[in-house]
Amino acid sequence: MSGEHVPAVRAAGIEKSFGTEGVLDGIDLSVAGNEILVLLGPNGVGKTVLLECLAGSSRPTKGDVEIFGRDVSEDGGRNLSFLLQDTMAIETLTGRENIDFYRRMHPGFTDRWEQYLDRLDLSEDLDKAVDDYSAGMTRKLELSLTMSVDAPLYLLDEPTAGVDLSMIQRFHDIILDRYDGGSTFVITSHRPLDAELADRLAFMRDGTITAVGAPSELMDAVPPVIRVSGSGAMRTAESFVRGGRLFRTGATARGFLKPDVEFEELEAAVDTDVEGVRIERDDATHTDLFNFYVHVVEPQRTSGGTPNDDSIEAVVEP
Ligand SMILES: Nc1ncnc2c1ncn2[C@@H]1O[C@H](COP(=O)(O)OP(=O)(O)OP(=O)(O)O)[C@@H](O)[C@H]1O
Repeated sequence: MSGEHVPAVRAAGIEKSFGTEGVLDGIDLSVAGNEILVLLGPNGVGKTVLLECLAGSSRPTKGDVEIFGRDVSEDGGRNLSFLLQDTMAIETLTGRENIDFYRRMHPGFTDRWEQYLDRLDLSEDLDKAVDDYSAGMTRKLELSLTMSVDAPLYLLDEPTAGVDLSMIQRFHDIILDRYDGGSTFVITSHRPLDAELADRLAFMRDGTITAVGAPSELMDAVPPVIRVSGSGAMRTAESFVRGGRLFRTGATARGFLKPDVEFEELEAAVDTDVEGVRIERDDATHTDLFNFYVHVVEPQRTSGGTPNDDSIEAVVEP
């Protein structure tokens, strides 16, 4: 981080409703110059809506957004490049025609797209219509378009959605190129793997931010993780874990020990002589981090609420 005093992004008291549906419910966020903030949250929590408010393309119902110290409406998008979800590439045009279109639209458009498409193995498909691209190919084109614009601030809405695991590092490398050039990023995702990019992580739940901090700090604050297999053992473990919730990954389930519970108490309560039953401690992964801050930590305004009884959730490892 460069330590600049004026934040690249400052959002204060952001609320956003559509008719009677409240989506954002008091978001405060500050992103420093040359910082990567990764905003994680489940489907439909309001990540895209928040990014649109930060970009000035949607007006909050309440609250203010400043970009580099000026109201976002005054900035007029000059200082940012925004990767939208599924709405950037024009499907009836080829990849190359899309590039020409964006080049004409953005004064800050550079020739970097050439090396990006090469790195993402898309150069040979440039003369195909985007209509014939797969979802991942379209995402490669859209990332290349967004990152070819010279901007001090990039807002990226789920840049790695639909991208296979072998490509994710290349997406990250392209983002890190601009970061090394001094740019600031706000990146939304529900892929725990994208947390690896972050200087700071922010987690969203129920229209608010439940936690924000450096990944190592947030990781240190995660309670001891337990891993359990066997359906009877899982049921027993539910009363020993935070929020009564276990998260399934294949045949095992993971949870977070309650503060007043020792692992040995749980171990003693589970009959480990039964075939297929195992219970052990484990190190926290990025998926655990996501589950803890998104599904277990209650938003402050509802803290003390009753934990959800729907206690075992399927979560796919990245
Ligand atoms: N223009 C709109 N009119 C009405 N409701 C909207 C509009 N845009 C978004 N919403 C609602 O706001 C909520 C949050 O949507 P949003 O797209 O921000 O979620 P998200 O966190 O980005 O989800 P995902 O991870 O699935 O992309 C959803 O319930 C959505 O239906």
